[in-house]
Amino acid sequence: MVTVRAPATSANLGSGFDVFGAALGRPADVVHVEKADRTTISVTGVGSQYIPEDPEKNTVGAVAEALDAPAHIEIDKGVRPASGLGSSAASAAAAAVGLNELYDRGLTREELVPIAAEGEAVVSGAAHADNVAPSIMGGFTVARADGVTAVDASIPLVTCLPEIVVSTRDARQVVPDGARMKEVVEVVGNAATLAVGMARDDPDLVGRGMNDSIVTPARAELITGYESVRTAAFDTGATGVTISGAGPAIIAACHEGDRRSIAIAMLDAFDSVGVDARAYQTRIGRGAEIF
Ligand SMILES: Nc1ncnc2c1ncn2[C@@H]1O[C@H](COP(=O)(O)OP(=O)(O)O)[C@@H](O)[C@H]1O
Ligand SMILES: N[C@@H](CCOP(=O)(O)O)C(=O)O
Repeated sequence: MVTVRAPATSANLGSGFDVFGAALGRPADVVHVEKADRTTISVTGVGSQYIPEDPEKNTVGAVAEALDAPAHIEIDKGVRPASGLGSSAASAAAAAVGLNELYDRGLTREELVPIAAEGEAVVSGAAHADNVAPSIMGGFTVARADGVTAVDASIPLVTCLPEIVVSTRDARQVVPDGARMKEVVEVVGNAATLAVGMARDDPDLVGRGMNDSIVTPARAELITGYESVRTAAFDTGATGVTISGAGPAIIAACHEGDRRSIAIAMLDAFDSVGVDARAYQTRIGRGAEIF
């Protein structure tokens, strides 16, 4: 048996829709894989009642199929599904790393990214790799059709997850078909600033680069309290705030000492609009680890 811990992730980071991603220190999924004649799946943990055990419908089933590696796969969910924290991707990433080890396939971490992304296609309709890339490789990642670039960073973060469900599939329906050149120029500038900030491990530059005027405004409509939570985070020291992945989680970049006050302010702001939430004080962290 092989056991793998794969972290939650935050995709997009505002300006890098379907491209940028970051591994989060917490929470994480833990996945055990054991050789079998055919793939079977069992799921426990946070939100497990909403996750199918049918291999055709679970992200890890697609991964086992792509690696031709049938197994009994036990998923212990730490990342709530439909959270914007790469829940479906964390399981897929852990399965890809675990099955590669179990069957001695010899694939590199980078080669496992498109395989794990097959799992994302099962749930969101698109094999976007911006969550599985950081969950497998760690750090800050730039996922493109021709491969992934990863940079180690340890930017302090707060993620705030409200008790609202937004499925990635639904949130992809509201993405605009196009953008004006003025918006594109602005977002390119922000994305470049964010990438430089990650390379320098600079929370101010990263925060400045998180703005996005193309996809985020449409998705913010799906998150009750988004504007007040964003304002509360900025008021308590966040350097940048945006939707995590497709939402409903909201992510704030900040300096180390500000995490606690930002977390409290974000929770209070959700509370003031009648929404329960939980906050994770974390940082950009490592990718999947084999125990
Ligand atoms: N292993 C898995 N972990 C979490 N969700 C899964 C898994 N396999 C399938 N799903 C389905 O994927 C959907 C959640 O994925 P998604 O909307 O992308 O959320 P998230 O943003 O948290 O990844 C749910 O419908 C869930 O049932
Ligand atoms: N780029 C995707 C990322 C979805 O992330 P998730 O954590 O919400 O699954 C998108 O924005 O649709």
